[in-house]
Amino acid sequence: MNLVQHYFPNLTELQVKQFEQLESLYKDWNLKINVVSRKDIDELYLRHVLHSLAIAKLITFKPHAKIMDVGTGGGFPGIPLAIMFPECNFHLVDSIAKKIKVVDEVVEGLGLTNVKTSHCRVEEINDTYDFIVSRAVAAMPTFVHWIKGKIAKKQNHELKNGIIYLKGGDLTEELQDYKTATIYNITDYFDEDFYETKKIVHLPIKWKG
Ligand SMILES: C[S@@+](CC[C@H](N)C(=O)[O-])C[C@H]1O[C@@H](n2cnc3c(N)ncnc32)[C@H](O)[C@@H]1O
Repeated sequence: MNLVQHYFPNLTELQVKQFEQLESLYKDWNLKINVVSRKDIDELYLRHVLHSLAIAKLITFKPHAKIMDVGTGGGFPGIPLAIMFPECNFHLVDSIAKKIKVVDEVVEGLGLTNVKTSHCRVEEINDTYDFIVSRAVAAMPTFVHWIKGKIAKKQNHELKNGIIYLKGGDLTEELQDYKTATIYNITDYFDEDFYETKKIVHLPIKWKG
């Protein structure tokens, strides 16, 4: 938790409390339904919470922004971002029921009112969002296909509406067809070795209507 406060020193009391609560909520729920690997649960803040919050270093979502987290699993990056941006609306989607069950329990435990969840494949979602965030779900071509038509036309942020994806390693081949993609190194935000190969990919998606 100190890690989060170190990189985000201006959190409100409520946010500090909610970030602290994550540890016990995930530890408890993970015993019942395994959504975070054993190794990762001991490093929850480094590997999941702060990693998710790298997106908050790239962009400050404005109040009322609509953000979908595709393939949220146990709630990453969606839940840390929903704590960080309480005035934004988050839609967390996963095709596996037990994962959404854990997300629902964590959302309730934290008292978050800005998160809705859906147990379905993202292809079934029929709505539009300023940004679609994700981590570790699908390669970019598949992902872009899935979210077609789901990015809002109206731009409210300096960063163009589109996909914000947490990825690792060498992305040259995967992104070769996406000339408008920008890659940000998470090491520019956080010093820990864990982030050495970790990136954020921003891909603006143009609305074709
Ligand atoms: C490797 S996990 C990543 C979970 C989380 N994003 C994280 O980084 O901890 C991938 C998740 O994507 C979900 N998923 C895969 N394809 C999906 C689809 N088409 N629609 C919704 N969820 C999907 C899976 O059920 C799984 O929970």
